[in-house]
Amino acid sequence: MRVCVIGTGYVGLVTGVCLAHIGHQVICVDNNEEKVKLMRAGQSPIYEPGLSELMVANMDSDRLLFTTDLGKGVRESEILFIAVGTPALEDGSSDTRYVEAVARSIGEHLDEKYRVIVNKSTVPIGSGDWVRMIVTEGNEAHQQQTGQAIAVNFDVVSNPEFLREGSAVYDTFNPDRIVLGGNNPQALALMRELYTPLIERRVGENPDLPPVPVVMTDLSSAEMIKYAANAFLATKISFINEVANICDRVGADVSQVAQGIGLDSRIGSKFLNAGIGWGGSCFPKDVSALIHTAKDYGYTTSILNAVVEVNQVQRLIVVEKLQQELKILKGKVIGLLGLTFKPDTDDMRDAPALNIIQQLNRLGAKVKAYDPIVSQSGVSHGLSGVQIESTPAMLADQCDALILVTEWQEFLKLDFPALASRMHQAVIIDGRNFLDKAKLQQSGFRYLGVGRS
Ligand SMILES: NC(=O)C1=CN([C@@H]2O[C@H](COP(=O)(O)OP(=O)(O)OC[C@H]3O[C@@H](n4cnc5c(N)ncnc54)[C@H](O)[C@@H]3O)[C@@H](O)[C@H]2O)C=CC1
Ligand SMILES: O=C(O)[C@H]1O[C@H](OP(=O)(O)OP(=O)(O)OC[C@H]2O[C@@H](n3ccc(=O)[nH]c3=O)[C@H](O)[C@@H]2O)[C@H](O)[C@@H](O)[C@@H]1O
Repeated sequence: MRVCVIGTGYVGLVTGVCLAHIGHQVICVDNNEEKVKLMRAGQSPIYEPGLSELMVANMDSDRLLFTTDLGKGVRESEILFIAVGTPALEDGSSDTRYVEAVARSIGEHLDEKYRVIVNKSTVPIGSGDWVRMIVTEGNEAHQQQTGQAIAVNFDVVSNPEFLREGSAVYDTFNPDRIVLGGNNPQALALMRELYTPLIERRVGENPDLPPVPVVMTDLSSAEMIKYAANAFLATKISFINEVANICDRVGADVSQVAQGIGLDSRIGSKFLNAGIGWGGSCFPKDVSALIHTAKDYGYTTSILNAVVEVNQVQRLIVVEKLQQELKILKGKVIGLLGLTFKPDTDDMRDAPALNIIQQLNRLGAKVKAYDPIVSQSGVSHGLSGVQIESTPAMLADQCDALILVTEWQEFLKLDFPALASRMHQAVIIDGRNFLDKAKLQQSGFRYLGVGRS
């Protein structure tokens, strides 16, 4: 099938590359010329394991091309994905201006051929009908300008995305479910056909499993599924963090508690890692957007408000622990192991590290950091108040304490005795309960985790 994906970020690029890989003809459109130039040269503008190789292979097979020309993408495709960003506005609501701009441009380029316009971006409930309206407006404006009368024929489908950064390619090929929301069976049937190789597990790593469940809903329910899924996962993390804070006080170990409750199949063991809380480009903005939507309808989201509040406190829990340990932070040198909001990504959007750096600076500490991706990239990522070091050893030099912020696998293999010997004081706060406490203690570190002290 002929597909156009508009927006080549974490979602759009992965979607475009993976759809090409399962045999579709894909045009990826982005209005950022630099990005398009980079992708045409076979380079991925984002760090995502396995993505570059897959991208180049599908470009070489002529199934994937990149352009800034949205008109070309619309004219030459039957399915048009909108995959642009929907960041949070000041008031917590979703900024849909990029979706609006794309929907209007699609409208300007539509002809009589039938198209399915797919909302892949996470958009507020009700956006399906709104996109239909904007596309129609764009088309009418174009008709007025050109004097041409075109009978456009399209449907809008909501197809929320559930991939995680750092395992985006794996998640796309091995989805837990595919959600398709829409009013017209013809559009939903086309979408199901598009995803057939994934549904039948022809490309995933578990070919023997039953087909991937496809959840067919109305537009609003599909949009709500996306918000409810992210809000539930954020709730699960805030819940275990609250339990961790109680564990700290009563002397229990949250890792053992998580194991004990996670084995109950009604609870499940995933997303029970306590630490410095959730961040990234989606949980914070999506939980805020859902709270905002509820507010628009006069409803107060007591649970979700608490989920956010717990997370705000949790981000700074490592600084509190440092204060208890070192007493005064003014004039101290603190080293952060990791900066990104999770491992295997270069994404710094709403990373807890940003709050930790700010708070440490406010308390008069000097902050250094080493991150496997950020340290190598040479890009500032908008960071300030932190000195980026190029090796863990350089990070440890003269430090009064280390804080593990991101659980990169390579941190498990660090030479901790060597690091301890370079530090003023060998204190480590494990913000992700990731390191081997006994090994750290043997290496001469005073070790403090979250909920397992
Ligand atoms: N990042 C993630 O892991 C996930 C994101 N989502 C949702 O997917 C959507 C996209 O998110 P990301 O991929 O992270 O965003 P992103 O910010 O990484 O990428 C958006 C891309 O859209 C391009 N763009 C903006 N306006 C455009 C226009 N008028 N024409 C063409 N291209 C345009 C930008 O240049 C950029 O390359 C958001 O709604 C997000 O909530 C959903 C699931 C996972
Ligand atoms: O809508 C989105 O953008 C995506 O948001 C999350 O994916 P992502 O943000 O990439 O990463 P996660 O692995 O979910 O982690 C999110 C945050 O929660 C934190 N986390 C996660 C799990 C856990 O047990 N504890 C915990 O603190 C991570 O450190 C990270 O800061 C969801 O997992 C995806 O399903 C969804 O598509």
